[in-house]
Amino acid sequence: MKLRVVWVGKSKEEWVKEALADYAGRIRRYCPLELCEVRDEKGAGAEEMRRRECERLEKQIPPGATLVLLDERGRQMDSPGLAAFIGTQRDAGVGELVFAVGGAYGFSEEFRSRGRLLSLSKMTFTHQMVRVFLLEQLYRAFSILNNEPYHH
Ligand SMILES: C[S@@+](CC[C@H](N)C(=O)[O-])C[C@H]1O[C@@H](n2cnc3c(N)ncnc32)[C@H](O)[C@@H]1O
Repeated sequence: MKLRVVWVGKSKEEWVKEALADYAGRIRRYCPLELCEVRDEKGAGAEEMRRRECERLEKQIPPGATLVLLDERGRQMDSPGLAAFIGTQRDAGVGELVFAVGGAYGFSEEFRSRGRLLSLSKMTFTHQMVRVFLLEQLYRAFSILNNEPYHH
């Protein structure tokens, strides 16, 4: 199974880029990982920006992939729960598991209905921070699946 993480807009701050590179390297010890960035939208109303950004995200989702959308209103899980979900997808023969992070204004309502909604917290984080938190949790999930001592 391959992992793909898609997000909207560039990762601007150096600390974000460094953390993403670090966790991406760790995840790739377990599983092929692709990080995809789509252009963010500027200068339109919030709804129109969400619609255009979600159209771009949609193009990054291969047919047959399982899609998880990061959304503060989604379902919360603990880290072993996320590990179990990833293990189930892998064991069911899913070819590609895609996680999507929205832009500054989130997802369109239409796109929100495209996949499972996963919340990292009831709090709202920046779209930049969520990338880092998500990659750390994916790395943690693989360490749990492999019975390694990172998670305790
Ligand atoms: C600034 S937030 C957008 C907030 C917007 N009010 C919404 O309802 O989506 C930008 C993106 O970060 C991600 N995000 C922010 N907080 C999150 C959380 N607690 N759990 C999961 N994803 C979150 C989501 O993908 C969201 O689309």
